[in-house]
Amino acid sequence: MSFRIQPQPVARPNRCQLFGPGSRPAIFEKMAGSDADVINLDLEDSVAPDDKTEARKNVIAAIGDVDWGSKTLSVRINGLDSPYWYRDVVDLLEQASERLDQIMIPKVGNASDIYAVDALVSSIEAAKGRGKAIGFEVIIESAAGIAHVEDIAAASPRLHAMSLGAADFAASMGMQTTGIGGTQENYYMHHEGQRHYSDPWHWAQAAIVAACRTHGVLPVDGPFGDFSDDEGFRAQARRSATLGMVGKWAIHPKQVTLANEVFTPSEDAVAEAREILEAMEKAKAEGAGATVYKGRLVDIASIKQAEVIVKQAEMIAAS
Ligand SMILES: CC(=O)SCCNC(=O)CCNC(=O)[C@H](O)C(C)(C)COP(=O)(O)OP(=O)(O)OC[C@H]1O[C@@H](n2cnc3c(N)ncnc32)[C@H](O)[C@@H]1OP(=O)(O)O
Ligand SMILES: O=CC(=O)O
Ligand SMILES: [Mg+2]
Repeated sequence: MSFRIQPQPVARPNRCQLFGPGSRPAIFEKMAGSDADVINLDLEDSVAPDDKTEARKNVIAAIGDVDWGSKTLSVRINGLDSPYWYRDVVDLLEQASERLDQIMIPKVGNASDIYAVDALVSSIEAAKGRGKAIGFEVIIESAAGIAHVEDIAAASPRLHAMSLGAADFAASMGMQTTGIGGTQENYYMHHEGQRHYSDPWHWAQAAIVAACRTHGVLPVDGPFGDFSDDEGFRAQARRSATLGMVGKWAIHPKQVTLANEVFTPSEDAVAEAREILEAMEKAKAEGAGATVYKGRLVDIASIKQAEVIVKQAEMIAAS
């Protein structure tokens, strides 16, 4: 038990984050026209070293020039282990329009990484008189990141979202795979001649969700590399949603619809949640803390579970 009230994350739809390389400005309008809730213009790993400067210029121009509608607009800067990140932050904060909502910090290893970026951003915001405080999102994609995940989640009031980056995470952990997320061929139990596949991402996702929920940050599932495998994407996304994550990245436009479908509570789920709330209202009026709904126990905890689904649906409908 704790007397602390669990803080609420920022109330915004975050079902799908669509990525695109900053070095490919021809797709920016297409990204803006997509159904993704969040747009991530990338300066990091989808941009070749020789293209970093040009990509930064493209992104800064597009932030002001493209109509991003009501989407959350985020730019993934380069990692703190690179020679590019400080220039990304300085140029974005000095030159980009106030339409920019957020910067994404990749490969965070500890809370000091966030502190360093926060110090730089805070100084530039004050110097330039920027009216809107930039939010942060981070990627947990290293052994150090997952080891320090709770400190990272608590590192700054700017922090709105945290993603699991399966590709770099696998590399950092020394995992024997080149697949980005999803089922891993060799991660199975063997029983009576059958393979039963397990989920190697589960423990990291659960750690991220717990850290995020403790500190009022949105937990997000990262990329699923095989964009020809819709069912694989759906299965990964459904597991993430079941664990408490609010959305997933799309690394190809065809994944946007899939993510939106999974992370929008279905009409049936919302109807059932509302019925549970009604059943509990009736039980409370009769002085009971528990009752039976469709042959199963519902009690005061069920109210909170049902409210998660109803609030998600209402927030999405209102956006
Ligand atoms: C591990 C990580 O760090 S993941 C995050 C970083 N990675 C990224 O940002 C990669 C993002 N994705 C991409 O760059 C591209 O989608 C690729 C390289 C995977 C595939 O690109 P393409 O070969 O052009 O894909 P494809 O031919 O299927 O594109 C179909 C249409 O979608 C458009 N499109 C492709 N990618 C995107 C995108 N990310 N956003 C919006 N539209 C896109 C194409 O321009 C094309 O449009 P058209 O029909 O009008 O011609
Ligand atoms: O940046 C994302 C990843 O999977 O790595
Ligand atoms: Mg990565």
